[in-house]
This record gives sequence, structure tokens and C-alpha cells, in this order.
Amino acid sequence: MSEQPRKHTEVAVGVLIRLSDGALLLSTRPEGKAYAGFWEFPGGKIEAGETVEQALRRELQEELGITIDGAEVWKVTEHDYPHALVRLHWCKVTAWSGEFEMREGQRMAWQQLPLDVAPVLPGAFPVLQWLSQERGLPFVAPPVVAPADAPAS
Ligand SMILES: Nc1nc2c([nH]c(=O)n2[C@H]2C[C@H](O)[C@@H](COP(=O)(O)OP(=O)(O)OP(=O)(O)O)O2)c(=O)[nH]1
Repeated sequence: MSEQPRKHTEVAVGVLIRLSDGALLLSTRPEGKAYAGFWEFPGGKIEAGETVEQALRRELQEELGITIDGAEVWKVTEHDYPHALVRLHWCKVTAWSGEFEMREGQRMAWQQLPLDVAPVLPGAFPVLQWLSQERGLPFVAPPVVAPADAPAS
């Protein structure tokens, strides 16, 4: 019998760009999630019936306490993790309201490229490459690190 193809988990991700200096917002994944402690762009899973923009607005309110003005999909990428096959809908966001408040105990950092935080979720590497290209910077791939709880192989 042939195996069922894995179903994609749809994810909305925000590339928040601070207009004064072009810095990018990265945050850490909370404890209890796959890849806990890894740096990522904020976002989360799209729920049934939501658009990417609605999901991103909800996730950033829940996680960061801010309300984005709007979001349009910029890139779509996929990444196959042991825990999930994800389809990432990336939106650049330059306008929001509210004060940043890490509601899930995460850390946040405004970063220039190349990033100086690590480790970074591998699903974010393609977007870091595009952002580097846009800025005329060489792409420095972050080291690939397995999560601490990954089964030994
Ligand atoms: N937010 C975010 N997720 C990413 C990035 N890169 C990447 O591969 N992913 C993957 C990791 C996860 O498998 C998935 C996001 O799911 P999640 O578990 O964080 O979403 P969520 O906050 O809705 O979580 P949950 O508590 O509802 O389970 O997307 C990234 O830069 N940002």
C-alpha cells in the first residue's frame, strides 16, 4: 500500500522591518514547542477559515502584543521537518501599533544582516538569503543545528 502524502501545515510569518534602520525582528521559540529556543521570525499556524493576514494579525497580537496595519504575502516557501511539513507564507510588515510585550516568555532582538543570534530555524534560511540579496549583502548561512531533543540518528 502506498503511503499518504504528508499534509502541509500552513504558517503565516511576519518579517517586521524597522523603518529607521531596516532592522529585522527575530524572536525565540517558546519552551514546549518543537525547536524551543531557536530564533525565528514571529508568526504561527493559519487556522481554518483565516487568511494569511488575519492569521498573522492574530499571532502577533497573541505573541508580541502588537497590531499590524496590514500584510501582503511576499514569498511562499516550504520546509520538511521531522515534526511537520510546513508551508510558510512570508509577509513584510512595516507598520504596526502597540508596545512589544513578549507574552510567551520569548526573547526578541532587532537584527541587521548577517544575524548575530543563533541558532535560527532552518525554514527561515531562504528568506534570509532573499533579504540579503535585496540589500546587496553576501548571504552567510547560519550553522545548521539540530534541536536538543532531536532523536539521535
Ligand atoms: N513563526 C515561524 N515559524 C517558522 C519559521 N521558520 C519555520 O520553519 N517555521 C515553522 C516552525 C513550525 O513548524 C511552524 C510554525 O508553527 P508554530 O508551532 O510556531 O505555530 P503556532 O504558534 O501556531 O503554534 P501552536 O502553539 O498553535 O502549536 O513553522 C519562522 O521563521 N517563523
